[in-house]
Amino acid sequence: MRRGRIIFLNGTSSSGKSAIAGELLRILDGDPYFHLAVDAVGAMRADREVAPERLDDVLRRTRMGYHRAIAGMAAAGNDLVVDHVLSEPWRLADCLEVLAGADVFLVGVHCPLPELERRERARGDRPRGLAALQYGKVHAHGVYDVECDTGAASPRACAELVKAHVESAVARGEAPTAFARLRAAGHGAAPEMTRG
Ligand SMILES: Nc1ncnc2c1ncn2[C@@H]1O[C@H](COP(=O)(O)OP(=O)(O)OP(=O)(O)O)[C@@H](O)[C@H]1O
Repeated sequence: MRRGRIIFLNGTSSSGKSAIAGELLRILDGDPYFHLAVDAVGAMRADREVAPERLDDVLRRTRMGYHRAIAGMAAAGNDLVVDHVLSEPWRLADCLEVLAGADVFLVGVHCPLPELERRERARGDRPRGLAALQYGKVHAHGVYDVECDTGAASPRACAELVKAHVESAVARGEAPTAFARLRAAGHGAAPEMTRG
């Protein structure tokens, strides 16, 4: 069975990942892609209070489950756009391990902080300051297959850029390289990073 292709969008909250994913699903050719968002998996959890001492564990298992859901969907041959926030090193390390062997195009979704804060205020459905908290962390690994700046380009323009990159790599028979470069640079999982 063919493995599905994964277009992996990484950026802070309000950077425009969902908007780009929506455009990608409209414009990508071939069999229909799925948009698998970390928020969508979080929203499946029962809506009830979690004891403070349990919260880290519950959130970590949610994200580990999300990474494995990505791997499972791709292993069954589905092409995916995934929408994640790599704000802790273990999240990237776990993805590098769980998605070994998959074709992952890692996309950096950038946006200047003042514009992120403006969007956060305008949308009102995210905690104030969330994007600022994530800002210095999500791109710390610094390696991508393709990058876009949503402060300067529309979701459609960013999606067109990503599509062009993926299609030209596929046409040349070239696999994406960012995940391989990150593994080579030592960003893969240390045993204690995936525990729990
Ligand atoms: N390129 C853009 N230019 C201007 N506004 C944008 C752009 N992309 C997204 N926005 C706006 O920014 C807000 C956040 O966008 P979106 O929901 O796509 O971000 P996100 O990265 O998925 O956020 P989160 O991780 O919090 O779900 C929305 O109101 C959206 O309309």
